[in-house]
Amino acid sequence: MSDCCSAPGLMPFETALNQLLANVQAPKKIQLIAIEDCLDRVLASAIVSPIFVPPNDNSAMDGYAFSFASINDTENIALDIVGRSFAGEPFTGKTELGQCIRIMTGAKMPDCCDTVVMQENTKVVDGKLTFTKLPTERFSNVRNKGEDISCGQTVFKQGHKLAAIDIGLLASLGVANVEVYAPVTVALLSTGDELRTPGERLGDGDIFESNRFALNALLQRLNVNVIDLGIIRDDKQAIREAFIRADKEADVVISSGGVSVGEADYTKDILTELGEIGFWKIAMKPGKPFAFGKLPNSIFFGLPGNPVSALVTFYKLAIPGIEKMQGMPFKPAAKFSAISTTKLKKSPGRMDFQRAVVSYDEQGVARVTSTGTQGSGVLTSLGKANCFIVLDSEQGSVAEGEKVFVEPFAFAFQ
Ligand SMILES: Nc1nc2c(c(=O)[nH]1)N[C@H]1C(S)=C(S)[C@@H](COP(=O)(O)OP(=O)(O)OC[C@H]3O[C@@H](n4cnc5c(N)ncnc54)[C@H](O)[C@@H]3O)O[C@H]1N2
Ligand code: MOO
Repeated sequence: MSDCCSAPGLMPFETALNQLLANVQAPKKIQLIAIEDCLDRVLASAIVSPIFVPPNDNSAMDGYAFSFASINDTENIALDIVGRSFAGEPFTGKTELGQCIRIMTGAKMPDCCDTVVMQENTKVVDGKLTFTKLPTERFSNVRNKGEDISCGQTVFKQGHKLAAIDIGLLASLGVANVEVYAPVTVALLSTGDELRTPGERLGDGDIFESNRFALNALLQRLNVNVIDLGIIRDDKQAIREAFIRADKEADVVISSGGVSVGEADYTKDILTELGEIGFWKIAMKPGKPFAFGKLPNSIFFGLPGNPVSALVTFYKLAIPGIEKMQGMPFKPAAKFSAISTTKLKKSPGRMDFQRAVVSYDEQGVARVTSTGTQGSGVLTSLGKANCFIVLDSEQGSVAEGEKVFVEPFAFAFQ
């Protein structure tokens, strides 16, 4: 990723991301919560297994358990059935060579047994166990103590975001409560005199606003508390009051619109007045006028008003910042190369995040197709996409059939 060819006055994307991450802190507040409530929460302390999973050697089949030495003599084997081990009701006696016990799936293996035969491969004749097919190996059909998780093993590191399967794993360890970071509170507002809420009437020159709705939905996926401050007029005092309130009530303030150079673009003026700008203007497309800064009590992300620019900068810059504030380590996006099925227009100077659909053909070759018009106001270009085509700053246009890097969208963005 070269920083050499960004247009003058624009910060390279990678520099902006690193600066942003260096300026946000992991949370300090911790909560103890029941595992039933911990979906998508971030662990504030590692989980070390207090037990072996499974806790004992146990049978993987309904059948019969015995010592493998009992079937060394392959002629005329008939084992005495001397007991039974059911799940939750183990066999506590001893077996000797030539003996076996009836055993069920999940039941504890008796100490003197090391092998299980499934019952379909046996026949009980005159009260004795005979075999229609002999196990060929010692330890057949035995699940070992701790084969999934060892006692003392770190199962999840601090900073791990808990998924649904993780909750099952925690339960399997007998863990009832976990320490997680307190959720971040985000205040969200849109600026613009032309913006109307769905349900209202559109006047001449008005548009229905979409940014707050999409951003609010994405924030729900991030499991943060959202304070929706609505639409704020293009008026310095109204924006000032909204920022002061947002800064009092939230850890993060996110605005959209008003960050460019127009006469009614007040966002960064008010940010400078109340706090400080970290950086403004990035060599990325879409999203050039993104602003990052600090208010007295909160972190500020100023997203551009254009819907695609707002969502792409939110995804590429605000989400990593919020995730760090939730205690998660930064993970660079996964990328792979694919063949572009279309020509892609690109001028050197900014890193492009073009919207596209990637899939594999019958030969297993990844092919990526642009979603079409890439204007920053064309929200369908993002809605139809499942990935970005990421083109470096210095790169020019791409010919059909050329290889490009694609970055599939994370679950939270679809
Ligand atoms: N002379 C220049 N003009 C512009 C530049 C520039 O460098 N020089 N940059 C362009 C780029 S790039 C972008 S991106 C936009 C960003 O402008 P703002 O952040 O100031 O956004 P607005 O002017 O308020 O709005 C832009 C556009 O988006 C619509 N919008 C705004 N908010 C919403 C919303 N909540 N939901 C849906 N749509 C929204 C708004 O109506 C405008 O059409 O500046 C370029 N200009
Ligand atoms: O950030 Mo703007 O998105 O290039 O229109």
